[in-house]
Amino acid sequence: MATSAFGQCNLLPRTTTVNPTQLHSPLYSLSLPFHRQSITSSPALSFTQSQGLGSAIERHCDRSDLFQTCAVRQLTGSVTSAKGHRFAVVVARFNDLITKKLLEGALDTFKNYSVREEDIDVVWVPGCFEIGVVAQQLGKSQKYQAILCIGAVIRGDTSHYDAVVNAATSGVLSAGLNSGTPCIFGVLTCDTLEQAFNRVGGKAGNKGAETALTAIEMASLFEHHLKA
Ligand SMILES: Nc1c(NC[C@H](O)[C@H](O)[C@H](O)CO)[nH]c(=O)[nH]c1=O
Ligand SMILES: CC(=O)[C@@H](O)COP(=O)(O)O
Repeated sequence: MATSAFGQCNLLPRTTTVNPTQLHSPLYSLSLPFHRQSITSSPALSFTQSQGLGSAIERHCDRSDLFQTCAVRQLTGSVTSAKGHRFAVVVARFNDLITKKLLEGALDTFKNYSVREEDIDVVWVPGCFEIGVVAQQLGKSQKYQAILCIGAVIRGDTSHYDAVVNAATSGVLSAGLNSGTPCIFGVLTCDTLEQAFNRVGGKAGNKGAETALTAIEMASLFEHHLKA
């Protein structure tokens, strides 16, 4: 939100450069309501990573370069605190060297966002193929605000990889659609074990931590704006 001559409203520069990794930060979720949409860019109005969006608008933007969304209601999930929300995590045991680290990252994020341990249930399944059916059942129980689905599929010699990836992807998607509870896709699909390790605390961060934040945002969005 930014204050303009029109009062409190959402002002977005048409030309903002956003680093995708920032889109998961609390700052962006709060101040950039439709961050999942594409935002066109031009160098003229880019802003540095250390600046908040609000200050960037105040400092750099000519008002003619902003589009007004005052009359448009924009709904977004908050990630300031997830206290009181309940989450289930479905974790595949297959490749558990990797999935245990994804789970650790997710649990760390939940803790950092004030989710209480007693509000988290972790359900282990044999492999990614089994995630969907379990996520759907958990979602339908209405006990959780979001279900985080964690697994790791690593390519072998045959087409088995594609079968498992497709099953995991459509299973998690169907679980969310059929249950009405957000089911978050935290499944790594890697060509090599090295790629997987890079994504569980290596040079590509921890994807479990990132997807937990997505679960928090979706839980908030549903809880505050999309309740049936
Ligand atoms: N190859 C991988 C599997 N395969 C196992 C299946 O997910 C499933 O458990 C089995 O086919 C019985 O239905 N699972 C993974 O999670 N990751 C893999 O790389
Ligand atoms: C998911 C896979 O690709 C793997 O576990 C199966 O390996 P392979 O294709 O060599 O049988």
